[in-house]
Amino acid sequence: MSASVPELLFIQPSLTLAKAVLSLLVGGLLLSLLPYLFRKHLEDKDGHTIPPGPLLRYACLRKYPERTLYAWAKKYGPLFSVWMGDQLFVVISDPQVARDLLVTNGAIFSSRKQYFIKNQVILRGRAITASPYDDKWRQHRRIAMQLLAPKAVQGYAHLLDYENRIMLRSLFNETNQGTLPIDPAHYVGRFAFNNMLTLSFGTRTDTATDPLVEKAILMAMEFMDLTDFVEPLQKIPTYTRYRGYKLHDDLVEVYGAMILRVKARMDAGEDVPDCLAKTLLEHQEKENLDWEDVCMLTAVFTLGGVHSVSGIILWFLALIPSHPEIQARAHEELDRVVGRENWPTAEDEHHLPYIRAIIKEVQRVHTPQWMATPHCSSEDFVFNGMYIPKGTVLILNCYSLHHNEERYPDSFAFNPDRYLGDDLSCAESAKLPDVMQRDHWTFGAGRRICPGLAVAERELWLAISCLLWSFTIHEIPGEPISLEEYEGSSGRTPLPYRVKLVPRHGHLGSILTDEEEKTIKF
Ligand code: HEM
Repeated sequence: MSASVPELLFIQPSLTLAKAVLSLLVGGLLLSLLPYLFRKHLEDKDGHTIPPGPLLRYACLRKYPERTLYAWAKKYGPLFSVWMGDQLFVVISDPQVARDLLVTNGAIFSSRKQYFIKNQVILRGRAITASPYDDKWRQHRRIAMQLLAPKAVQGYAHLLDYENRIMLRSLFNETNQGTLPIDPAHYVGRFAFNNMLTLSFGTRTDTATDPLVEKAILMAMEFMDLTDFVEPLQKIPTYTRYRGYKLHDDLVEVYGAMILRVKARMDAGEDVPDCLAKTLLEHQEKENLDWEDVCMLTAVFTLGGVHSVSGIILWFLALIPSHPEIQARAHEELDRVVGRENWPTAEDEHHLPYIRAIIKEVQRVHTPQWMATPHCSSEDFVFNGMYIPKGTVLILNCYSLHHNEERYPDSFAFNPDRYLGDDLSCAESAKLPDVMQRDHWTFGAGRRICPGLAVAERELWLAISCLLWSFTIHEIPGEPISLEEYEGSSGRTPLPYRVKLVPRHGHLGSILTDEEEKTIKF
């Protein structure tokens, strides 16, 4: 039934009023939201303002955020700021600025923000990497360095060497002596994982099919994927938060069980090999370490030391087929210096400058963590007239640093020649007084620089020099390998791919099958 004219006259004004009220409400709401959409202006008492940056605030950045940060650095300069929700981020894109802030002023810029899913939900503020810059962090890092310092690495270098040979043998066997194509990810992942198992628990997986390999690789991948920069999102039960809790529980379940096994063996008076779990159990009372400390410290070796190492080896295998001339030069150097009868060893490293240069260049071009691990400032600071308030998160954008044309001319090209003549290890290079001479920033900077650097360098040397010594690496026709896309957000590995590994020596099989897989009682 339709309304009569007097009724319409009555309804019309109330409708207009309702519309006006609604418009006012929507307008008011939009106005109140404005400060949350646009960047906040901050200045200190002397009028110094925060570094320049984009006008809007962000909840997240697009896929491959390092590229957005690289474009912003070109627009806003070597130190710019961006608001992620209500958190201020400052992005470092220049080597001198990185040195000035993270090294020279390391006392102020070496903490970690506490609210990220990674740091609170998964690692519970522990595991070295998630600790604020305090005595607990110093204590945990000191304990870990007992196994990670270069001298300690020397003591177990033969075990890394053994795992490397096992990896090569698996690749040789699984490819039916180089006749079948292979996705190397599982075998390379197992190499890195077994090294960390040896360090953490004095054990290893003794078959490539051990389900623990896949489980550990998935947990490390999940860890790399769970990055959350916006604080309020933590308070709502998102799927990401659920995954964070689940990962924490999985880590305690898997690695906690391993620690208990080490403890049972120690209690039974068995001769347990030196490892992180043994060290932690021996000193648990004296160092006042709780169960979560012990679990998270052992877990971080596999979280920090598996995908990073295997990622670089996988990037190497992905890119080298498209550089046959570089591969041929590497083979020539190996044949000339090492010959075909013996493996390249750690002692050969300084006589193989081209192989060293290839490894450094892979690390520059395919850094596993383009944005390193964010640092956090623990005091207000003014840098070159720009205000960096306490609690700011600092990102070292290695993507920008590694594409600095002054330091690396033609920076997007893969060119190992740029490292010829660089005889320093990454750790030595990070200490050079002239920061423009530093090889690359793959291991971060300042007081939080990766403590696993020495062991990682040794693993990379062994794996890449021996892969080159053993095989000629080819792409499979019709299966192009993407060097642009990748998996993971805080750590990156290439998308799955296959290659052909053609043995370079007729006797490779006999050399590789010399060694039997060891089963370590655990
Ligand atoms: C190629 C391999 C590796 C790469 C590229 C890498 C990279 C990094 C980076 C970028 C950081 C952050 C540094 C910073 O905050 O400035 C870091 C920290 C860390 N890494 Fe590594 N890493 C590697 C291997 C390892 C290994 C093998 C281990 C363990 C055995 C390890 C354990 C850690 C730990 C515990 C931290 C936290 C340090 C702290 O907050 O004080 N990493 N790593």
